[in-house]
Amino acid sequence: MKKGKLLKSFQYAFLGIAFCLRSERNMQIHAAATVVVLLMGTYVRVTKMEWLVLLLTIGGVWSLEMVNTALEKTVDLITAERHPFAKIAKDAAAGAVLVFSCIAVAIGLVIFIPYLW
Ligand SMILES: Nc1ncnc2c1ncn2[C@@H]1O[C@H](COP(=O)(O)OP(=O)(O)OP(=O)(O)O)[C@@H](O)[C@H]1O
Repeated sequence: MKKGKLLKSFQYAFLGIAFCLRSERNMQIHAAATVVVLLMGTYVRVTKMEWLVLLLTIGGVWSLEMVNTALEKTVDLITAERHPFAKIAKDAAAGAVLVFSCIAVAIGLVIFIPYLW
């Protein structure tokens, strides 16, 4: 890939992240939660291994939320009609985000509760 093309692909990826942050309420919630977790992690001085788990979890939630947005937009582009498959696609993607978010909260509790106790 040429240097210009590589730079452009990064630019498009950042535009995608910026769009999700601007327009998706859930993404803004994830961003706020991320700031809180990073501040708390710094404050209580979590271990290197705990940082790795937290960062991986944060990355997973953000990535999954953006894939969810991509899927929602694709479904909306394919059909403006109500369709059971469109509902399944959107609901399953939203379910995937919910599953990972619940796990993320559980991981946060397991890591932070012993420090705050
Ligand atoms: N084309 C569709 N066919 C059937 N069900 C749909 C369709 N689009 C959305 N739904 C259902 O509505 C839920 C919410 O969808 P979505 O988040 O896209 O919001 P919306 O219905 O387009 O309204 P809004 O844009 O105000 O949030 C989906 O999870 C799904 O259950």
